[in-house]
Amino acid sequence: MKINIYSIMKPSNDEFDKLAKEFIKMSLKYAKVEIHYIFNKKIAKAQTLSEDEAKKSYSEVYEPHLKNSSLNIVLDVLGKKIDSFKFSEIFDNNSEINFFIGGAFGFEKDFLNKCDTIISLSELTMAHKIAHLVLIEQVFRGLCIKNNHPYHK
Ligand SMILES: C[S@@+](CC[C@H](N)C(=O)[O-])C[C@H]1O[C@@H](n2cnc3c(N)ncnc32)[C@H](O)[C@@H]1O
Repeated sequence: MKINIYSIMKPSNDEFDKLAKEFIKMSLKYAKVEIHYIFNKKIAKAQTLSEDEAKKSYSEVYEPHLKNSSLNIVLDVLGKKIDSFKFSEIFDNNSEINFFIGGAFGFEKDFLNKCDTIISLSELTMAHKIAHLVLIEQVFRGLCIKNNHPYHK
């Protein structure tokens, strides 16, 4: 199984990143998990644009990564709220899963509609760096649930 995590951010070497890398390393026992940091000229420019224009830029950089053959999951505070067991069901019968985390302004409705599922991690809005880390921990937790690893006990 391949799990792609797409984040609109620059890779860094801070404490968040170190913790994220630890969870990814542990997850690799169960699946090929890869973080794709998306930060190009378009995203850098988006910081100077209006909210609508910035959201359009996020859609433009993410759309090439939407694949019909994959399960495309977008993270949004208003998405479906599920517990960790339900979350782990994502890993049933899907050979490739893409997770998309938004930039500072979140997503255009159009991009949300192009994905298969919209998931909320909480009713609280988090900085994307925090949402990124929470997602990565839940991916590891979900893989542990599916593989009877005691991490979730
Ligand atoms: C700073 S937040 C965007 C806030 C934006 N004002 C909004 O309402 O979407 C950046 C990204 O982090 C993710 N995120 C933050 N909090 C979340 C939550 N509670 N559930 C799911 N995703 C969340 C989403 O992908 C979001 O687009």
